[in-house]
Amino acid sequence: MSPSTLLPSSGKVRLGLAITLFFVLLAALGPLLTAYDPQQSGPDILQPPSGQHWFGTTQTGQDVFSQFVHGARVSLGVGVVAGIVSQVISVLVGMIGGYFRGATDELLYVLTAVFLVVPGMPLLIVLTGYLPSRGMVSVALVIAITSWAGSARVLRAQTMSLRRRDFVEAARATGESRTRIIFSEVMPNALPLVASGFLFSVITAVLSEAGLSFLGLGSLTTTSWGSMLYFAQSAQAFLYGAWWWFVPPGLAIAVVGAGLALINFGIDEFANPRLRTGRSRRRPVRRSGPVAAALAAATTAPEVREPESSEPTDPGPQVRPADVAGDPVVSVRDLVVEYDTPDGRVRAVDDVSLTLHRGEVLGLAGESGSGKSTLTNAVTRLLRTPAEVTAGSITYHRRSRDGSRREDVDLLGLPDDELRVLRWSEIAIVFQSAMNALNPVTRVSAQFDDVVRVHRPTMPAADRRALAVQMLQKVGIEPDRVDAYPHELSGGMKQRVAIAIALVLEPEVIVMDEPTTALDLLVQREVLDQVMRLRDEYGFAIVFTTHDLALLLEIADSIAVMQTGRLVEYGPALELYTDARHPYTRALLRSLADLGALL
Ligand SMILES: Nc1ncnc2c1ncn2[C@@H]1O[C@H](COP(=O)(O)OP(=O)(O)OP(=O)(O)O)[C@@H](O)[C@H]1O
Repeated sequence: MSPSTLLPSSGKVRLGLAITLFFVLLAALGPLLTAYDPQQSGPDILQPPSGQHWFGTTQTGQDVFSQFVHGARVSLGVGVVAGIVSQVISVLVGMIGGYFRGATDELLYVLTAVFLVVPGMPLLIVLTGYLPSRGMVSVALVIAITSWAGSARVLRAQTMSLRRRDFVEAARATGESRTRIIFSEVMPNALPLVASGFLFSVITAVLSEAGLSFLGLGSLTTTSWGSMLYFAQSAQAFLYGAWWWFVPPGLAIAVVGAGLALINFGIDEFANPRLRTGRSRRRPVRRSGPVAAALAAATTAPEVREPESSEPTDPGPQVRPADVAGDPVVSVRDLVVEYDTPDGRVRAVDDVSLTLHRGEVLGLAGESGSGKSTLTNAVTRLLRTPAEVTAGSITYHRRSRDGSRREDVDLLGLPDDELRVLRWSEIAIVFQSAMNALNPVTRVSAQFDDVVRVHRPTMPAADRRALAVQMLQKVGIEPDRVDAYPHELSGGMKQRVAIAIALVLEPEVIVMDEPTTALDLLVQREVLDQVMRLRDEYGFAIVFTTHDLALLLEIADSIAVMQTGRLVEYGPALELYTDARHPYTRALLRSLADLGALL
């Protein structure tokens, strides 16, 4: 990368960086340019700027330039120390509260609110008044303690939004610890806010230090820009016309503040597009692949007599026996999931029974809100409050690799530690859109690592990397992409990476929630072909959720159609296509035929 590409394109930001760099250099090197001690009095009293005293002298003959450059060190030092401490407090309070929620959040929220409502400057004055010693570090700490709350509030809101994103769900599902999720998944995505909060804290601290010193509450034995202003004001420099005494520190405070604010503009411009959650989901897709053609050759599109709304009666669930070879791997029995909402209980999954067999592709279709995600989230145990499983069971039929040992695992009753082990190594997940499911700020290799480290803690780093490369190759991605960031990959590639990560521990079951909806038709086709090839190679079963019934007719062995939480039709895909029995399924098929999606 050439240096020019590292420079921000915005003129405002460049100016901000130049100003900040200038003052940092001034603080670092300025004292080397002057032979005068900033505190040392001299015979030249209240002299205007000259070759000898570049910024003139004070009432006691001290060199103003020397005070200015030494003061820069102190003022900026206080700013940076206070900024760091304040941001550490903000990050801890904001992110822990925003991620953990519950009582911890309430406590931290009240604490933040208290610091927000108490006016900052009076609190600062009171606290400084009680300091045993007024060294600059103590002043910086007091400034930090009074200035963290605003930033903590913003970080809490951001964390609450990030914790719902798919890549955080994915990290939870893979078994990463909560601390790790906060600091390696959520925090890197909130870094622009942390950086901008830091700069804001530095500005506040520089101004607060100046304010405190100007009021005589700072460390008056240390030269800072604030103490220069204090002494200039007490010596009535303004009345004497000694502008050179108060203009440099006053101007410097204003210019440093402006410089940091300009950099903050840049952070906003850089961060906001990246923090957006990606493209809109749910593009309508028309398909006419080989299986659809084969189906079309076998029969014409079914004759649908009436649209669903005018069907007089609901015949109830239409269930036909499965037509697959493998033995059951997941059984859902009489499952009921409800959401407790302010308007009453919503029954999102209503008495559903399904059986997924080894190696089977089970398609879950139905309109938006029909309960598909609630059902799959129940299987993967990713339901969150206010969702509650009120009846039924979900059993995972575990089988050792050689088939010699078998065990039924009650998924709903599984303790958290066992669930963490089972999830991903036996039941993995490909989330709705890889745009969201991959952490945008970590490399592909690290995202593989996150999964493998949890489940294979003893595997050496080199082997983990080799495994990541191997899995990428399996999904048709060049090995050198292992170090890419998600934004360097196309949508199809990202989805392949998500699939490769789901496959890395060779699970028995993969739950795919609309894995290809955001992809265009050709890419979708390639990704699906790849998934089917991998299914043949590894023999895992798939639960494939989509609105797209035509797509399911192509790839699924069995299809379950859901409507308002109920399973209305369930059986082998071909039978469902040729002989749909429920009016809702027939309406769906007819709408596909009308669109020409079924040949
Ligand atoms: N957090 C929630 N609080 C209350 N009700 C919810 C919540 N999440 C889902 N629901 C309700 O549960 C029902 C099923 O929703 P679900 O998301 O499972 O459907 P879906 O078929 O997966 O929809 P989509 O295809 O849009 O994802 C809907 O009526 C929905 O309004």
